[in-house]
Amino acid sequence: MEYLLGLSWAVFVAIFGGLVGLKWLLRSVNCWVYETNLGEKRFNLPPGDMGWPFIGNMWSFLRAFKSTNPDSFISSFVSRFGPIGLYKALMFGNPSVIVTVPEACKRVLTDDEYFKPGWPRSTLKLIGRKSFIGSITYEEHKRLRRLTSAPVNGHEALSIYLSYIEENVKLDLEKWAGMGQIEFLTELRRLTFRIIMYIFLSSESEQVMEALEKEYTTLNYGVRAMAINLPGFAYYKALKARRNLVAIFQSIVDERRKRRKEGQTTLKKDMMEALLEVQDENGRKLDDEEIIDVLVMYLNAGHESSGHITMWATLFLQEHPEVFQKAKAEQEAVIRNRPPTQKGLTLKEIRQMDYLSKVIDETLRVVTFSFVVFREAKADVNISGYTIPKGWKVLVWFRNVHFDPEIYPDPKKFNPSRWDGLTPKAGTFLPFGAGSRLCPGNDLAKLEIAIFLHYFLLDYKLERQNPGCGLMYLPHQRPKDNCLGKIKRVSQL
Ligand code: HEM
Repeated sequence: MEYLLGLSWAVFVAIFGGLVGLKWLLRSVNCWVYETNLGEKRFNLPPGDMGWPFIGNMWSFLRAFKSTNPDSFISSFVSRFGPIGLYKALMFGNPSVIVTVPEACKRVLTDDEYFKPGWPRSTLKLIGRKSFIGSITYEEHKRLRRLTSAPVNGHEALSIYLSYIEENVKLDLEKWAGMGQIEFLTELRRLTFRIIMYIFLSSESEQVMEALEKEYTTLNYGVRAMAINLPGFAYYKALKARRNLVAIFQSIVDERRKRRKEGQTTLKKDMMEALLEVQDENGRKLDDEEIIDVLVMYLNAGHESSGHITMWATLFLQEHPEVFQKAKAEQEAVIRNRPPTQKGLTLKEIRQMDYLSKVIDETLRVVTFSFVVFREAKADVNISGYTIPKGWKVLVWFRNVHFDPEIYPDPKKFNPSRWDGLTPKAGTFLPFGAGSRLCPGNDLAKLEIAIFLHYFLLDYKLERQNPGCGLMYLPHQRPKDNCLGKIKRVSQL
């Protein structure tokens, strides 16, 4: 009997030992594959863990971001390797360094000599290789960026769109108030999409717009999913959505080229016209693929983010009655202080909305719409004493910076007053990124959000169907029910 017990104990120990050994072996595979060819440099990599063969750390990333605590992904690095702020990992199929602290984030974002865009190949296939995040040269990016950001930045440009945005906000709020139950987020995305369509393509029919917006929703679900190109998977559907988007934009480009050939110059000077006209120093114009990829990227970046942040700002206001009251009082004062003949908002009034701009900044911080951006090291580079090898990806993890309790005490709390007298240090507030890739739509986004909140605060309320509804974090943070509820006019309550 004793012999049998001893034997089964030995078998148990052998199996257990075998499993531990196998785990160690499997967890070491990626280090051998990606680190041994680095020679001496491998001893100077940041600490971290390269995860399982093939999938790397994607399983833990997706598990965390599909749970109620997405931040557990980075916390597991911090608890295992210390609060260093640089961790090696294998993400989206690439050896990578995740950067989570302000100083290092700022360095990566602003150092164009050592870093270039490094988005996963699967993302490039969706957004377009000729878009800003694709394979265009540094100079080409600079040129196209100058051309496309001028119409959405600065006083003069934005004042052209103010009344269009205002009209659409007012009409939509009125319409929603008569609609009963709506998906608030879906409606906001339609609104912000209409605005960016107006800027880029003058206008298209409501039907075309709705079809395009639907394709974008599918596209975005694929952006941060596993790149599995098989029927039923999000990435497969997203690729199909991209093909549909390209086909729609191609027909718009064809139509515009035809009209220009026929000498029809009555069209409004929108961004599409600017893209058709622009030439480089050698007189070369953009081809269809270049124009379409820039459009796919801009129309996507230009509506998803503003739609989501507008929804979150509205929700936070609703959930914090004292903040709501203070913000509403500020908007009432705007109306009180204007000449009685004035119709509608002015840019000057919007700039003076001090408290509302804190509400917006706090929303941008708490939500961090773009929780990570991707770069690639152009050469071996040293940051904080660690080497990031040439060709490795760098994941700049904004979300962690915005939740750092040393910078933002009680970081998960929505508290617009924390911005009283606070000028954030470089690298500590990055909702729009930084450096040469800083979001060119930041002024436009803040304008849209402020106009919406102005009219909402003055006369509306949101009644959610499921106030305790859980959240999704991929591709972007949102309530699972897309914020189902009713918009009600306060004067009619
Ligand atoms: C609240 C709204 C928005 C947020 C939070 C946001 C966030 C960001 C961030 C973080 C980046 C930097 C990406 C990187 O470093 O790689 C970015 C880039 C970009 N954004 Fe926005 N964005 C918003 C609104 C807009 C709007 C309204 C537009 C369109 C007018 C826009 C167009 C772009 C474009 C084209 C880029 C790429 C810039 C480049 O690579 O040079 N964004 N955005």
